[in-house]
Amino acid sequence: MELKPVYTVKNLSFAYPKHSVLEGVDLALYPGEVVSLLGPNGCGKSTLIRLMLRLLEGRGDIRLHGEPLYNYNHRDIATHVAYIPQYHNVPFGYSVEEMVVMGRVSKLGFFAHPSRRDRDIARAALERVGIADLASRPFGQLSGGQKQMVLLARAIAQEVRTFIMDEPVNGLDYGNQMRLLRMIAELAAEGYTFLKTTHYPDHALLVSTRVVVMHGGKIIADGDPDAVITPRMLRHVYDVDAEVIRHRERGWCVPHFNPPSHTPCS
Ligand SMILES: Nc1ncnc2c1ncn2[C@@H]1O[C@H](COP(=O)(O)OP(=O)(O)OP(=O)(O)O)[C@@H](O)[C@H]1O
Repeated sequence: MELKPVYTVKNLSFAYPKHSVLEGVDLALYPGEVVSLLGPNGCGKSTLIRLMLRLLEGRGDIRLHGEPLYNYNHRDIATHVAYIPQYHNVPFGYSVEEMVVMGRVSKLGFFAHPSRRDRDIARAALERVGIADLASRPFGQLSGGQKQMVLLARAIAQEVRTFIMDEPVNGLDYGNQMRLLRMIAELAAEGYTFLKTTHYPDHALLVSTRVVVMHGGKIIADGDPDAVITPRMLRHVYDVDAEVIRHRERGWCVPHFNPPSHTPCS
């Protein structure tokens, strides 16, 4: 049986008033995939994600579960897709638990209050992410990394199968980076689908079924992580000389890094 894509993006272009950002972008996202979107600062990764969530409107065809995206309003999209943005500020003094309960909004009727079940689901999501102890803290007073983990819990509480994450490890300490990547791998093994941007080719090698590389507003590579993350690509896209070595059956990027030798002051 042919697997139907969650998303298809065809010939997508987008320009801000003064400059073009995306040109003729094609992308498909299939159930169970973990797709890492790599590319240098400003190449258009967040713009592509925002277009896929209808937070921006471009030219081209975007379909979610086969239906044109313009047939969905934001609430409909939230019944299928959880979005974890790069930065998140909330104007009011919501607690962490209230923030996570907000993940249930697309499941509630208009004007309905969260039920006991909604609160239980939110608490279970906080437990799963390992931050139940933060439940009563004001969200606005958390560190950047703690906020990121709360947004992950909120996405889990949303009970959808597709997650779109913009630089999810941004601001996370090393332990939380690994916990978050492990959680992505665990959820993917349960059949969840991920599209995530990242600045870390190593993370893309660690947790991805496919890697897509953007450069100059276009997709220049899309395929198996080991085939896409090569010294040639790292040089072309990031201007970095690096080897991709294999260790424990995985690829790791090792940059050529020769700092000037340090001469202590006499
Ligand atoms: N609101 C805006 N108005 C005008 N230009 C914008 C706006 N937002 C982003 N841009 C520009 O669009 C281009 C793409 O930005 P985008 O945020 O999509 O890049 P990115 O690949 O996600 O970058 P990063 O890795 O630094 O997060 C950049 O040149 C950026 O300066």
